[in-house]
Amino acid sequence: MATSFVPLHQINGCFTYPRPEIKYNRCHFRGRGLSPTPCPKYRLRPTNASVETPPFPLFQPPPLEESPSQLEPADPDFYKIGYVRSMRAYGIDFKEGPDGFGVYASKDVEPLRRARVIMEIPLELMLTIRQKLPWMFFPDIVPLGHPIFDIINSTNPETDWDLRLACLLLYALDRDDNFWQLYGDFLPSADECTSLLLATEDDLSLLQDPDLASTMRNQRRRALEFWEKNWHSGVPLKIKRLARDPERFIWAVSIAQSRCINMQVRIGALVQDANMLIPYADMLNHSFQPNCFLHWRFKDRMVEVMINAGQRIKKGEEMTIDYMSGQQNHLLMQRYGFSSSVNPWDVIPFSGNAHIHLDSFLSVFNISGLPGEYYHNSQLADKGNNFVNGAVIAAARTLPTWSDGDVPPIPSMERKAVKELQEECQQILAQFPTTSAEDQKLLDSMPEARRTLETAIKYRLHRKLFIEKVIEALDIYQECILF
Ligand SMILES: C[S@@+](CC[C@H](N)C(=O)[O-])C[C@H]1O[C@@H](n2cnc3c(N)ncnc32)[C@H](O)[C@@H]1O
Repeated sequence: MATSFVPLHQINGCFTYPRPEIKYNRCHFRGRGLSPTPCPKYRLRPTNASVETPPFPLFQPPPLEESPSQLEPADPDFYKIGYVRSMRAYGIDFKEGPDGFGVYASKDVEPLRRARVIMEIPLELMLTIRQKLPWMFFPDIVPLGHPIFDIINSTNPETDWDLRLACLLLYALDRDDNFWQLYGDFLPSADECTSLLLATEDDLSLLQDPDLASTMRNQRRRALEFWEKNWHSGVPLKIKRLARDPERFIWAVSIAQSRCINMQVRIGALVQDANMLIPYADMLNHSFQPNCFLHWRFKDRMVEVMINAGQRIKKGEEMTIDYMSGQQNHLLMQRYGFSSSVNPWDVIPFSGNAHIHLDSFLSVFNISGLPGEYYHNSQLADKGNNFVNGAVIAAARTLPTWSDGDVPPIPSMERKAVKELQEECQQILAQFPTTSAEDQKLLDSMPEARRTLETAIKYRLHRKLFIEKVIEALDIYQECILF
């Protein structure tokens, strides 16, 4: 992330699209959309307090008035919802770096007790489809009788979420008055997208993972078959032009897969599991130690991107979320087209009988907690040691271990187990046709490589770097346990 960035928008404050035209004819009726548990202080405004223009500064509650008619003022949110139907961003910049667009802090963030909002994206800017029947999407942009409705309707809401979202996206991109026609300019093109759905057969063979390659071939075939079934020569032009060739449809599925957020949203009394394309929030890159998260603010029907409570962020640092907690690299590759050498959830399929002592291994690296929430205490790390990273956390999870009450480890037994485990790691490494050094050299030799080719080589490199790190961690463990 250290290379020079090309700033896209300088958003500090408010960027709006589309700017809603709000008319304030009446403000004192009580209708749907008010808070289900009205605040006793603010409910209905006095009937004689007619308001033609916004009565109060933005986000400030109306002053409490003595009400001669015993009526209470409406909840201030009633006014607020009229103002907030636009995207807002606070204290962030969107910039382009080596992993495409990302979101960066435009000023220092001091740790706060409560999570802090950095983006607000209202429902009407998103493309969403419900996961269960009776399915529906929002905003309701498809006119009655449009054939894309029947195509979407022919899919399985629970399993075909990506095909469904791809159809909706293609339709939105085609609609003149739709926000996504503008936003589409900022989405990665087929050349920029890292999704393996767009990979060539050569790219897939470079993964050095036949299972992942075969999964991606099947996924691509599924998308192609769907396109062939629904974009046959007899379809009306309004369908045909959405994806004139299969590559366009596969690009749309890649966008849907790599940018969709699954969220439970509540709208009124209805709670639904939705697949959502959320503009602007979909520019957040992934981290295994994210500083932000997404939150559905049901009262305003918007998604908030929030900084974790207690998080300190320096100006220029990247804001990130966790896309898929607890997933190995091959799953991140399947859906998003990237991997990491420090994925704390990666696994090595050890098959021998060797085990090391769990508590000793954890204490050597100052790791505490339960496996699902291992935490590395870097304050305790000696000699300014930066050795522990996500890969060592993954090692603690994936190495075969034993623990038996207070029974202490016997150093000679531990040393034997370490040797066996390291040998098994070496055997796994030897099965790859190239070494990590060769992979790195190959990457360095082609700085202009296609994204999917680069992604494939990085994946196999990350796998090897992880296994090498485990071997190193076992070395350090062995040295420490002998004293
Ligand atoms: C939701 S988008 C994030 C915005 C994206 N960077 C862009 O340019 O539009 C997800 C895509 O970003 C990239 N990405 C996100 N997090 C990443 C990471 N930690 N490392 C590498 N690539 C990442 C991958 O290409 C992924 O498919």
